[in-house]
Amino acid sequence: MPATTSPILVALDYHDLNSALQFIDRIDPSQCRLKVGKEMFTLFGPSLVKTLQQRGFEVFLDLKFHDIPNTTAHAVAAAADLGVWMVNVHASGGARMMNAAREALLPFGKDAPMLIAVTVLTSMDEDDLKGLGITLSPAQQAERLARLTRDCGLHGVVCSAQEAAHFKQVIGQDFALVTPGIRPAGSDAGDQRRIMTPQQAKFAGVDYMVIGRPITQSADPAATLQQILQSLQEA
Ligand SMILES: O=c1ccn([C@@H]2O[C@H](COP(=O)(O)O)[C@@H](O)[C@H]2O)c(=O)[nH]1
Repeated sequence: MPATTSPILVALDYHDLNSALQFIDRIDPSQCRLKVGKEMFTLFGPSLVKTLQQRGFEVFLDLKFHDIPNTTAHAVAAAADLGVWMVNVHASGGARMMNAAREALLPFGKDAPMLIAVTVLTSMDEDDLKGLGITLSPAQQAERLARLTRDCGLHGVVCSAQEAAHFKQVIGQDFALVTPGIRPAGSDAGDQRRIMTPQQAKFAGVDYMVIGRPITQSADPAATLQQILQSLQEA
């Protein structure tokens, strides 16, 4: 049984452990899963993941591995040893790297985490891609990488909710779409460029919406999470 059917993955991007724990003390594992990213994992390591799991939360370890196939495969297996629910790599690491990551999870059988790949970061727009010498639009480049990810047998991709409806049609209904860049109406976009509201993301068919600062930097993070959940039920 999954710990929750909630589509919300809260990006637990806190600099100090107490603020993170104060927040999770006020929420329930039925309300969301938790995403541990580069900031908190670098600060607090695997023990943070264990703490969250002991409190009943499923954890998405968002370290976006991007390295040679051998190193990436071992890193993904180490994440699986931690018992995380989801782990990710960068699709731009290529097919050999993604295949090595997938194969590294085979020994874990039904206990393996979901393995997904980042397409084009939601903070990037057309100009950012041009600076890298990529002349496709973010949506076109994300589609190209999503198709490659599917062909490598991964479970899904990180993309923008703006791309979700099209990807569900052309890549497959069962291919999981995990979408950061979610901004409730009126909240600050910050460094995100390809954004949607939670309700728009739901209508677009996303499977999991990643929400960080709109929750964690609100005056009352637990209440904000509850309001977003309520707005999704009413949508
Ligand atoms: O394309 C991507 C991939 C990952 N992220 C991560 O999601 C959260 C978003 O946080 P917000 O505060 O809601 O912007 C953050 O941890 C990123 O590292 C992403 O934004 N885009």
